Amino acid sequence: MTGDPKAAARAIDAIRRGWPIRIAGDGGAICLLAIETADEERLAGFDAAGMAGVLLSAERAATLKLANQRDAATPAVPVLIGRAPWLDLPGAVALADPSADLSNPFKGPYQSAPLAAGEAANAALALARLAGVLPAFFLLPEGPAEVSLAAADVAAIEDAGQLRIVTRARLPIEGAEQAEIVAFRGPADAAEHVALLIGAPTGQPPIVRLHSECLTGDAFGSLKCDCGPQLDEGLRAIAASGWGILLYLRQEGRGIGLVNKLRAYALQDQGFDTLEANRRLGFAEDARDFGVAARMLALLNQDRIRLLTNNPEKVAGLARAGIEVIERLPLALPANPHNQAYLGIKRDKAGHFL
Ligand SMILES: Nc1nc2c(ncn2[C@@H]2O[C@H](COP(=O)(O)OP(=O)(O)OP(=O)(O)O)[C@@H](O)[C@H]2O)c(=O)[nH]1
Ligand SMILES: [Zn+2]
Repeated sequence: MTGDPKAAARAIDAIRRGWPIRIAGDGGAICLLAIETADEERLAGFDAAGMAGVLLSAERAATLKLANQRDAATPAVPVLIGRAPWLDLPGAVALADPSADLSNPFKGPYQSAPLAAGEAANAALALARLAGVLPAFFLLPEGPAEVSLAAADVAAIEDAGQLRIVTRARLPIEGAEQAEIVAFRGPADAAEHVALLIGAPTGQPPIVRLHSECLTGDAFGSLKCDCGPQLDEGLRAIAASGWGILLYLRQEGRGIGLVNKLRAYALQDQGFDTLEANRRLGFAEDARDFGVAARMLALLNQDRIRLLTNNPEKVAGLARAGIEVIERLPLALPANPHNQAYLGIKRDKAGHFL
């Protein structure tokens, strides 16, 4: 990988602070200011002439019914809305943030502008996801920038091959006193994934559970999802088998971050389902990369496993990354009135075995 993950880390920091960045890639370079962290002063500093367009993800553009302005042959590309006099900061926030979609009649008609710098635009949207902000930017072909980077730098920060084991320690837990915790870190990615090794290797493929972080379910006992009970049951099943591994992946909200997941919850309060909510925010329905989990297993010298999951994408994602899942074990728990619809959507729309 030729990219510099540190440049991407600086760009993520800049996005969180509301500083402009410049990204170069195939098709050219663009300068960007994240809409979520912009204010009037930052916008004036970025775009004194009022020329910036608004960059949106393909998912957000589809939500805003901008599909007719997109190239039908390549629908999954970002959309650039050309600058119009009424497209001020509040107007841009309304494009970026779906929370008021139902009460905000769209002003339009939006004029989509040609976007040659497709690679840089995709890199910008990936950075927004990594920064945990809404994937929408003011965009100028040339402008001020605190951080300059290349699209390849973003690929480098997401490169699971960079992950290393940094430390390990004994960690007796309830139900499994013989357990060890192993921490992993990449060169620039702040996410610290951990593995819990339970029991003693038997020479047989371990039972493995990939658990994506869910603060609300794991720590607060949220009834909206099944994460907390799945975490408990996963640990119990591994301990009962005598030997296995729980990977705790810092991929909160299926990879969109805590704040964006809570925004998705607010949209669910308006009646959208869990997958629609992600798309309205401008993200994929599931933004996780299970290559991270595959890399962790490889570092633990496990390339044949028995996987506890109902999610066919976890099996496929591990297989693509070279881990052989010799058996899938179901992990279904009783529904409650608050997560019944959520589980139904996972089964009917996301194809989970439930
Ligand atoms: N964006 C979003 N994320 C959610 C929502 N509900 C739960 N999550 C997240 O979804 C992830 C659930 O992960 P898992 O339990 O590993 O996975 P799963 O895809 O359901 O698959 P299995 O449990 O293995 O069958 C966690 O990161 C949660 O934070 C939601 O409504 N929106
Ligand atoms: Zn959850």
